[in-house]
Amino acid sequence: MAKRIEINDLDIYYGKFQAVRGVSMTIEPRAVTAFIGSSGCGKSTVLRSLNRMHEVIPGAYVDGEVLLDGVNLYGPNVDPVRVRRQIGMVFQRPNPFPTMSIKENVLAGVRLNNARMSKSDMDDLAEKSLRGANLWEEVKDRLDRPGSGLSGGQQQRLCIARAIAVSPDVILMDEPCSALDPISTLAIEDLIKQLKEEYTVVIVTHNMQQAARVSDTTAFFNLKAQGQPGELIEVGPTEKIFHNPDQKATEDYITGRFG
Ligand SMILES: Nc1ncnc2c1ncn2[C@@H]1O[C@H](COP(=O)(O)OP(=O)(O)OP(=O)(O)O)[C@@H](O)[C@H]1O
Repeated sequence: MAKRIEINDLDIYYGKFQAVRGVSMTIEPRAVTAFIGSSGCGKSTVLRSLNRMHEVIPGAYVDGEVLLDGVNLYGPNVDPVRVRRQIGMVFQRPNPFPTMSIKENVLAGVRLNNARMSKSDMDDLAEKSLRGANLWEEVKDRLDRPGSGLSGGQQQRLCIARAIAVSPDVILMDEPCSALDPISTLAIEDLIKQLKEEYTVVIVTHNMQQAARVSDTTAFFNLKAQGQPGELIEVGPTEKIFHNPDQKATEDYITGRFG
């Protein structure tokens, strides 16, 4: 079930180093939000703070709020493991578990959470998740073969199937196409557009055409100066950010004058 994320005055640190300052924005459900901006401005850092993955790095912490349908994910008594289950992540490089079969890969997260599911329910869930990731037709005859035997683009869709198998509220994607060829990239972009019918989707991308193609909302991050923390400069409908942004820095970035 898609949920709304509200970020309130978020500061993000790696030990003493402040990587991101003062981010506030709302991420709407059943929509794709793209994070764009030059290298090092904190896009991935903000993304990882949305499912509490940031803090797995020793010394890393955040200050501020991230609300999921009104519940502060950084509140007391919130279990970060549960948060990561509700808010799934797909990474830059497809990372299927190499020794597991295609089916086992899809069900890996579900098995951790729900060991008592029957075999037929597991099979049904594997099929539904693979269909949801537009991969079923390509793998239905080899579900017991290793996931690592698939092409890069298929592996990335397998990782998306694994992410949706646990019925998350949000799917975070950190440059999910950067290791893929153009055809596989288009397949993932089509999938992203489908996923937003059911989920809240956030994608970090360096590819501005991709942000323009797949996202409803775009958030532009930037560094005011080298060594300064990254900041959210402007967020709005993708159409507006790309054609009529309010900030000069956004326009300069979009038109390729820097970054
Ligand atoms: N594990 C880490 N430890 C210390 N500093 C880090 C770590 N990861 C990132 N940083 C720093 O935090 C800042 C933001 O990095 P981040 O990777 O979030 O930027 P980004 O906008 O996603 O960059 P890119 O587009 O190059 O992936 C950078 O100054 C980076 O060097």
